[in-house]
Parts: sequence; C-alpha cells; structure tokens
Amino acid sequence: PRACAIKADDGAILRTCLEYLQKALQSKDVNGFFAFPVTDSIAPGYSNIIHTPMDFSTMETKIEKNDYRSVMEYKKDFLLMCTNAMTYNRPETVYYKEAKRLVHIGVKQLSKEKLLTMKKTQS
Ligand SMILES: COc1ccc(Br)cc1-c1nc(N)nc2[nH]cnc12
Repeated sequence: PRACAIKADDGAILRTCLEYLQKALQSKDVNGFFAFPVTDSIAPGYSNIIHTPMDFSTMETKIEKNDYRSVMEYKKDFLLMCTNAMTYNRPETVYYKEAKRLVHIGVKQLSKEKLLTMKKTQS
C-alpha cells in the first residue's frame, strides 16, 4: 500500500525549535561562563556541591542526539544550569548575577505564548 500521507515528524521540527532557542539563549551568555562544564579547577569543590552539572555544550549534544522529547525538557536543563550557578556562587558574584539574568531571559523566551507561536509556525 502507498506510504501513509500523514506528516512524518522524525523529531526534525522539535530539533529546529530547540536549535533556535539554544542560539537565542546562548547569545546572552556573553562571557561564555555557561558554554562548557564547570571544572573543580575553575571552581574549587564544585563537584561536591553540584551533583547534576549542566551547560550549553551538553545541551547542544542532547539536541543533536534527539535526547529531548519536548521543549519543557530542554527548559528544565536550562534552568538547572542557571540554578547550579546560583547554588555554588554567592549572590554578589558575577556568575550568580549572570545566571539570574539568564533565568529571566529564558523564562520570557520559553513562555507559553512564545512556544505556541513557534509551534504554529513550525508545523
Ligand atoms: C565554565 O565555568 C566558568 C568558566 C570560566 C570562568 Br572565568 C568561570 C566559570 C564559572 N565559575 C564559577 N565559579 N561558577 C560558574 N558557573 C558557571 N560558570 C562558572
């Protein structure tokens, strides 16, 4: 029988959305503090305090490997990355402040209505 005519979505639509979001959010990390994993040499004792590290490069790999099943899953990793920085670092540090700023940008960018528009334009 003819191949079914329903829209085959091999995850390409979600991946396109996530790549767009990642670019938009990572461009705000001007110092690159969140571009790669925090090491114990950069931040002494980090791995004793932060048990679930996250950074943009790890998220990028997960996007390319189709590890994310939804935008909400991606948003969870993004917020984890920011809250890790706000857990390990004191409020007066640049890392804490940058993380806090990213949270506000991310929450706006990943808001329900924004995602709805993206969903409409993508499908
Ligand atoms: C990859 O991390 C860094 C890279 C370069 C430099 Br300078 C600092 C960090 C960094 N340092 C600390 N204390 N907390 C963080 N949270 C996210 N980034 C960091």
